[in-house]
Amino acid sequence: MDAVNKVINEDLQKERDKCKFNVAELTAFLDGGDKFTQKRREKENRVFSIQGLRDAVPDEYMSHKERYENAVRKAVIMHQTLGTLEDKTLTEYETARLALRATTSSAIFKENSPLMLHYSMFANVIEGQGDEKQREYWLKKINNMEIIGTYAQTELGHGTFIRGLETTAEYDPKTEEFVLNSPKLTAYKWWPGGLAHTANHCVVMAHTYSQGKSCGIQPFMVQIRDLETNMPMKGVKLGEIGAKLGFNTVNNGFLGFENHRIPRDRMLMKNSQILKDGTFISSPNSKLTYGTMVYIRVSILGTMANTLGRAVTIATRYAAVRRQSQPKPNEPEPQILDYVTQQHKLFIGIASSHAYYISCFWLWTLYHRVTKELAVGNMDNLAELHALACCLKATTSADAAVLVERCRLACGGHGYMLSSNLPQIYANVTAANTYEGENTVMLLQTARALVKAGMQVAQGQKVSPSMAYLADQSKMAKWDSSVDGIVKGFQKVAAGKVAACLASLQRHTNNGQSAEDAWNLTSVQLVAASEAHARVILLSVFKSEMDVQTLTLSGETRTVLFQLVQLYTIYWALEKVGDLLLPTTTTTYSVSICDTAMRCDGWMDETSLFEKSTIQTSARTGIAGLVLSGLVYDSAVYPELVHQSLTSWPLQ
Ligand SMILES: CCCCCCCC/C=C\CCCCCCCCCCCC(=O)SCCNC(=O)CCNC(=O)[C@H](O)C(C)(C)COP(=O)(O)OP(=O)(O)OC[C@H]1O[C@@H](n2cnc3c(N)ncnc32)[C@H](O)[C@@H]1OP(=O)(O)O
Ligand SMILES: Cc1cc2nc3c(=O)[nH]c(=O)nc-3n(C[C@H](O)[C@H](O)[C@H](O)COP(=O)(O)OP(=O)(O)OC[C@H]3O[C@@H](n4cnc5c(N)ncnc54)[C@H](O)[C@@H]3O)c2cc1C
Repeated sequence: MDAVNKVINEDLQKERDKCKFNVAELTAFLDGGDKFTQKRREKENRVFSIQGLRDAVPDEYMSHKERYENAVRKAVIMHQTLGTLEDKTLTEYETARLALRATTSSAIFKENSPLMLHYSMFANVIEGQGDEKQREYWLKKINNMEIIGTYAQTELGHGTFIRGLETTAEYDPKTEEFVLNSPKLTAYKWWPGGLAHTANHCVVMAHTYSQGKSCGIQPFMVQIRDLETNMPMKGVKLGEIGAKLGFNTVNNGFLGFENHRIPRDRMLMKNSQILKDGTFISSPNSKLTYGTMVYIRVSILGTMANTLGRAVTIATRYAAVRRQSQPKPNEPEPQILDYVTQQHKLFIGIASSHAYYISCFWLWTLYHRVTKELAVGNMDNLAELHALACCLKATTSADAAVLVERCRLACGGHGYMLSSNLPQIYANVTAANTYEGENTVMLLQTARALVKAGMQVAQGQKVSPSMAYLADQSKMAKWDSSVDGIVKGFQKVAAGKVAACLASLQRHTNNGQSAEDAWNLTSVQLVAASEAHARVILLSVFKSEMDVQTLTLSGETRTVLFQLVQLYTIYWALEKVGDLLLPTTTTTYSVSICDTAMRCDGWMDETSLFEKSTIQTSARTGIAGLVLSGLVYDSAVYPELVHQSLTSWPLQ
């Protein structure tokens, strides 16, 4: 086996030899510096050299129970190994970045670790929601694995709607305890990773009552299993929820309570408190309880970068070694990588993975700034962080799922084999469309902020920096196919969609609908506006961060990184060409669209991308030709792709 591994496929080697940039330099750039590449490699080499972490039998040939036990066995080895490699000299940012870039866990667990929630949400919720004493007490135990935990929020009846949670925690001042109950089946916690058999503690989000009054949803540290026997504690009912598309080694479980009592100090009291006598002291902002979700939503951008990066690496390598068909007689079958359609499928995956890394690091920086501000009672930027985290989590996970599936298809029949690992990678990414805030719901959260900002702009008020473009009333005199020009075009599209939403909300309320019904009737447009805003952020952050961060890199590496920026931007311009053209088309065309699904009447006049004179004097195909020819001639990166889109363009 080792001898086979050492022989590198000739075609693959040929492709590697063609590389025009310094791979080590690009790697260090993504890792955050040479020092970190070295640390990452050290970690990976150590983990991958452990024989016990290799599966004797492929996962898919094991029973469900065997798979779980195998995952627990490996999780223990991983913990012991990684514990010895921990570097206490690193900052929190550096540690997080290293954790994100290291591929150890995804290489060892095809369907993730049963300790996934312990490391991610459980540890973070204590950090973010516990008071000083609680943090000191619990974090030590968590880091030493004296306890194993998870995050239990979702219930059978409610996942998205947290305020609808039915698990109750009622304070009893006589015993200074909380009494936990699941009043009905729909109140059972449902989904938490590791809950089925692995965790012995969890943070439970419960509707809290004291002195007969509701104190909202609060987090509680609850011991659910005996540390010696691993049997459920008195008044605790536990089990596994069953087989899933993926995540089968994550051990997702259910949890119900029947008069289960916990001491008062098990309520995590950083933000809200219940005093011994039952007096409730409310958090300065009820949304602080949701802080852990914001943290994970930020991390998901990085997870998508990693996961998509793995899929597109597998598929691109395969495309280099796979030969198929014979377009030219008497010549060998070409590598499928040479087919432009294959490049079209794969290269956008490479560009997107880089765009997500860069956006994750950018958002992470904002997250830390806002966390520091919150620590001193400044909530000014919380809403902006939340709005960004929601739409970026949703858009990157949705795109990553499409692109991973494309990688799978790009490998033909072999991509359908579990041995390609692409089906499992797909199952992992598509899960992120649902967990940590279902994507449509997340986009609607950002839409709330966009609608508010739109109204503020209309009243001449200042809005948050990421939405400031909504206030820019200038028109684009002509199409500008530079990256900055396309970003500007996307800003106009997003602003147009927000304006259309405002008009629609207004129209529905004028027609006598309630605000809630008007929102629901406008929600397809609201989701579209939110996605458009996410595109503005992803495109502009990718470009502006690259402008700054690549200054010290060699010319070759900068060139290839900017080709990715250009490809990413042009790809999305072509994907959304309808949106970019919509304001430029004739009134007849826009009306026919508006009258059907989009109902965006009213926005042509107000938010046209081009000057009015251009619209009036340009025929529909003339404008289309102008835009597309701009892309054709200015796109050095991907002329074939643009040419293809041109030839299949329906408006010609
Ligand atoms: C270099 C750095 C890299 C970083 C990497 C770190 C390294 C780590 C490496 C790897 C980590 C891997 C991580 C991946 C592992 C992931 C595993 C996770 C498994 C899944 C776990 C789960 O799914 S847990 C359950 C998650 N559940 C949800 O997300 C539920 C979603 N629902 C909600 O959030 C809410 O119910 C809602 C937002 C949809 C609605 O809330 P509510 O009804 O209360 O609010 P309103 O709609 O009435 O809004 C009121 C008001 O509040 C605002 N708001 C809502 N939420 C927030 C918030 N979180 N923060 C701030 N503000 C919020 C809302 O917008 C409204 O504002 P208005 O001003 O009134 O409009
Ligand atoms: C792999 C995986 C791991 C998970 N791990 C955990 C965990 O460790 N801990 C935990 O607590 N939870 C966990 N979850 C649960 C997860 O957080 C929820 O599934 C998620 O929040 C969505 O909630 P739901 O399943 O109730 O979907 P629902 O909210 O019922 O959504 C169903 C549909 O209704 C739509 N919808 C719902 N509300 C609205 C609305 N207001 N407006 C418009 N449309 C709406 C949605 O868009 C969606 O199409 C996990 C889930 C998965 C898939």
